[in-house]
Amino acid sequence: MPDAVLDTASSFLRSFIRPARILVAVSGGSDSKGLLVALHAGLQAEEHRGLSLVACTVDHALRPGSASEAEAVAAFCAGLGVAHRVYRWEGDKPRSGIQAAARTRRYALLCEAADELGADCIATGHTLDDQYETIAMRSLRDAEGQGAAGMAATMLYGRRLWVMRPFLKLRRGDIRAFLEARGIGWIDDPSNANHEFERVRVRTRLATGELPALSPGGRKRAAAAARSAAFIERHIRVCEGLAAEVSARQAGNVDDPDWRRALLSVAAVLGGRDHLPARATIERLSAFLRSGEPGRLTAGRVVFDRRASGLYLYREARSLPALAIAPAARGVWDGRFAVTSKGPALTVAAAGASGAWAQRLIDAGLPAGVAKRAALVAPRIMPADIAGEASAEVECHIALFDTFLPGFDRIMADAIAVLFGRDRYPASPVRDVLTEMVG
Ligand SMILES: Nc1ncnc2c1ncn2[C@@H]1O[C@H](COP(=O)(O)OP(=O)(O)OP(=O)(O)O)[C@@H](O)[C@H]1O
Repeated sequence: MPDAVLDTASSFLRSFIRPARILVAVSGGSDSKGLLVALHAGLQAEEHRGLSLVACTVDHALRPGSASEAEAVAAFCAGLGVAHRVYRWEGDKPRSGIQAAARTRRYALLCEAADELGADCIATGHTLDDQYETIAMRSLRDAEGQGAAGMAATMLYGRRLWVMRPFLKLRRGDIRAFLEARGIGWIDDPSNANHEFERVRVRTRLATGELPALSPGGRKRAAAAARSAAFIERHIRVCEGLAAEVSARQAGNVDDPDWRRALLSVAAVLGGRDHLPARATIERLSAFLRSGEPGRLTAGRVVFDRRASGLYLYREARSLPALAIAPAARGVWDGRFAVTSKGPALTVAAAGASGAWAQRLIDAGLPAGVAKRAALVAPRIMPADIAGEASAEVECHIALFDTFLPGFDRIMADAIAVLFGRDRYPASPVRDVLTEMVG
């Protein structure tokens, strides 16, 4: 009898377009254990040249027993002959937002494990059940372009490691049946029954109620992102990573969702934000842009400055932080600029009224009034020690995509990277919806 779990694992392995060592993120729960077992079986059953597996368990150290559970996964991996590491979340844990903090830390630790084990990509055990929960949770929020959208099958983490979710179309029940048929057990995380967590409440509701409609597939979303990318290339110019310029005619075209997403994405990057504004803010902004009236409106930390000559976007000159950077270290200032010290310790703050920055922006062709305002939010890099000399490498940071980039947004993310003077993002190691679109 064909087995959906094994078939899914095998077609995932066949989708690789280059050799890879895959780090399987195994919590010890049914989904990730099923993924490990199925990928291992797939590699045994068929030759997949250049592919191999390693595994990692993150011990969040949030409850007693987590260390021994991680050790149980280690023993299971040893039985399969798969190299495995346990990475422990050391130090103080936040009191609120623990799940989000655990997720952030987990990805950072998985990335470290991938480096240590020489892995090129990560595979996680997310299932269709997780997808339903994510869609239900996101539809409660009201963010543009993300509302009803689910998780992507692939995601680039930290600009360099692709995270893949091969089981995203499988139901958890099928994976459990697959493990049960092989006499393999799994760990049930007690926090999965803790109703203080939104995901748990949503899961309980979905178990008895109606499932949410699945969002458009990756292909549709990639096509929309490609249309947004074309808009960006044609209509948006960014100067010094500080200000964007759009022709007056294009500016009012906010009823086109692909253009709106393009404009909002570029605005998010200029504002140092990793998300688009909420729907109410977008509606306010759309009304302003549609009116065609000159004037200024601030949305999501960004000033939309509409003049007869065009629409200009730049970060508002409020709540600008100061950042200390240790010798030879790297830091991200205001979510907008990555600064690496090439020598002594540094301090980064806003330039304030800086004639030099304003002149650079005027030379780039911006109106003097816009240049003066945008220069206020440029970075000023100073040595922490007055006597020292600042030596630094500065690069634009793209908060919207530099930590998590959904696979289907890559074409748009690349267009934005180019606008901000950066290299394109690396392509995924598997054949995906973009392979035929961008090669
Ligand atoms: N402690 C862990 N150690 C290793 N991998 C883990 C751990 N916890 C979760 N994972 C990986 O992440 C997958 C999804 O787990 P879970 O649904 O708990 O995470 P999530 O926080 O909802 O995921 P996401 O990172 O997409 O938000 C698991 O199938 C597994 O591959």
